Amino acid sequence: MTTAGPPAPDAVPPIGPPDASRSPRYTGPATFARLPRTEDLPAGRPVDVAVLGIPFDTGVSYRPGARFGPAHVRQSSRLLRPYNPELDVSPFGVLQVADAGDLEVNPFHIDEAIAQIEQGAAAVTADGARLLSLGGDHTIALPLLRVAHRRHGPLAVLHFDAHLDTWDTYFGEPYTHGTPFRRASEEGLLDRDHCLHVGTRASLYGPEDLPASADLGFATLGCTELERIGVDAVVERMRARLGDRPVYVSVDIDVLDPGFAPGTGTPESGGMSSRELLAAIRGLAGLEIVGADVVEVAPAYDHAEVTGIAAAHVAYELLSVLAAGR
Ligand SMILES: N=C(N)NCCCC(=O)O
Ligand SMILES: [Zn+2]
Ligand SMILES: [Zn+2]
Repeated sequence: MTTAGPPAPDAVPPIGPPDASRSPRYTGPATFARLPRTEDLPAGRPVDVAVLGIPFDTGVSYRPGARFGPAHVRQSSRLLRPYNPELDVSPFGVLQVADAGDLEVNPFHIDEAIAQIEQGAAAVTADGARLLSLGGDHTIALPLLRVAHRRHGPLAVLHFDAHLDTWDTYFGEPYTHGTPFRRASEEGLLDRDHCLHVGTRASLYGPEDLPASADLGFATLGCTELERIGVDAVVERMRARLGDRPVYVSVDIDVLDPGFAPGTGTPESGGMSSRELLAAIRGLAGLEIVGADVVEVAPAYDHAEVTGIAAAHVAYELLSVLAAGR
């Protein structure tokens, strides 16, 4: 954050979205939640949280299309209102949130794209802004974790996903959307006693996948267990695992059941409801969240913005949790 503690009484209030009772929501540029673009803020105005699009999907193993995720989530975010009653917070009134646009990354060369994402994310956060990134496939988590680690040290990663994403290689390739958290663990970016997968389910390659993921630092709270214990107990387990560490939250939208999020590249049956996911995220209020992403929205498989709206609400809850921590 660029500013610490509650805003001083004479502090300049953040610039939020236009008043939707005067400016119809379906007008104007599709920035996230109709927020200002970073370049449209008054010169020198610090940004607390930058919403950054990362349209990259060259790392996918199945259906492509997540490169169109950022534009879709922005379009699906027009109906968000300024006040979040569940957390009693107005995220755009407490924090200066702004849309930093899209990074331009090489769609033909994964290694170069990862380097470009790392540089781009570092530039956007250079003045202390935190990042809420909109993917893009899950490959992008690796460079984002590198950037967060450089500033905050080893990270407690909270990973909402149907998949482990701790596999080793695909076709011999180490940088894919199924491998970012193995690479992050190998690179020493993770606090291995404090990472957690939530929402895991579906078929694996073999019985060794789960213990291998545990060796890399991840406890697992899968959908079967989640159904058994309920979301309040899930929140307790999450908070116990994350502790007081710097937390990075990575939300693969396929953690939701395909009924709640059909627009994604590797859908798996038996997932979380959007109500459960939003409640779980709200349960993070008070933790030290240093960065977050929402990935794997692939609009070509979406209907009526169902997935886009779910992702926009996930992003809004993440911003609300950041704001509630102020
Ligand atoms: N990160 C996502 N969404 N999916 C990873 C699935 C990798 C696989 O095909 O095994
Ligand atoms: Zn996934
Ligand atoms: Zn994933």
